Amino acid sequence: MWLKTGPGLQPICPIDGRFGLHGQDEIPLRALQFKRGLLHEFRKGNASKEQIRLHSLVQQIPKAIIIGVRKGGTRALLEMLNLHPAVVKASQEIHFFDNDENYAKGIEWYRKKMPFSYPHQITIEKSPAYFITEEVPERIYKMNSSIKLLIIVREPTTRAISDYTQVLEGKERKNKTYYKFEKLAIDSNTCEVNTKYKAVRTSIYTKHLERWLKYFPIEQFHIVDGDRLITEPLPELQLVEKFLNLPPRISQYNLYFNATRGFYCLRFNIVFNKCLAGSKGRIHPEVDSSVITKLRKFFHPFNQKFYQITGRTFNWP
Ligand SMILES: Nc1ncnc2c1ncn2[C@@H]1O[C@H](COP(=O)(O)OS(=O)(=O)O)[C@@H](OP(=O)(O)O)[C@H]1O
Repeated sequence: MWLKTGPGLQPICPIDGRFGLHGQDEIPLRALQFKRGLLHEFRKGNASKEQIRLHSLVQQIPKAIIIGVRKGGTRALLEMLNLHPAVVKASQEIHFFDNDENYAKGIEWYRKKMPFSYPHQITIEKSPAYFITEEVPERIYKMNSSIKLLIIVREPTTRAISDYTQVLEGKERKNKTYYKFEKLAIDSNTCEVNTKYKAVRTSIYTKHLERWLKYFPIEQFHIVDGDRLITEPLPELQLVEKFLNLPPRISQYNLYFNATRGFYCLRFNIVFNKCLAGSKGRIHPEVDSSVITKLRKFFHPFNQKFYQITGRTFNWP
């Protein structure tokens, strides 16, 4: 049975059997349902590898990786890119390149962590720790020196506060007390920015990027504006489609603003839509304005360098 879809309706991801507003194609509905069922049976151990092979489903090493930045909007970016029919996401953070134990398990272990996809599709994973972990650029280079690398950044001070907020929430969940952001971010002896504080260090984007540039040319990176992805996601996603050499398929239909959440959510089809989990979009604690000013002044020269290297300028204060 073939399903003649409505105006502009076609499968977004045949494996999941999702549909979106993207074209006018006819699609073999039964074939999609069959493959979906087959995958389900395979996961349960009832379908053979041979059956999976017959339907050309493979687990592929990522052709693009979202390497960071933590709290930059990496989850939103991955989920939104997954709306594209040619993209398949690895749902979990794999932490292959930053975790020595995982890395020692070898590349086949990594591949087997990937979702099934059709050969023409590209697999994308995200592990924000990659961006700041010393060993990662060399390890990724050894796997694929021409891989495409995505970095999503936010205004550095906001990102640092977001980072702090996540840790604070974890402490509070365990009924533990924690320092105020101001105490961690400012060295009480010198009254200067505490560069030993990880949330501060992670926001010095240029320092981390420079390490990556020892292995990969700047053309292999694409910088996503994480602040704009929050307020106006489509143009940012269209830039990524271009960078990945994908035909433009994500449309405004796939993204709708949810006033309750205060964020854009994802629409796959007329029945299936989803917002990101509540752990995304936490309310940040109020931070002393003099500390914010100090941090912004501190990040300023690093930001300038980052703009220079990447060729992408942000309106960060
Ligand atoms: N559409 C949508 N929905 C919800 N949240 C969104 C969205 N787009 C971007 N963001 C922002 O993503 C921030 C979390 O970033 P990450 O996913 O990179 O966090 S993590 O490093 O994986 O923990 C998270 O940061 P906080 O607001 O500070 O919690 C969000 O602001």
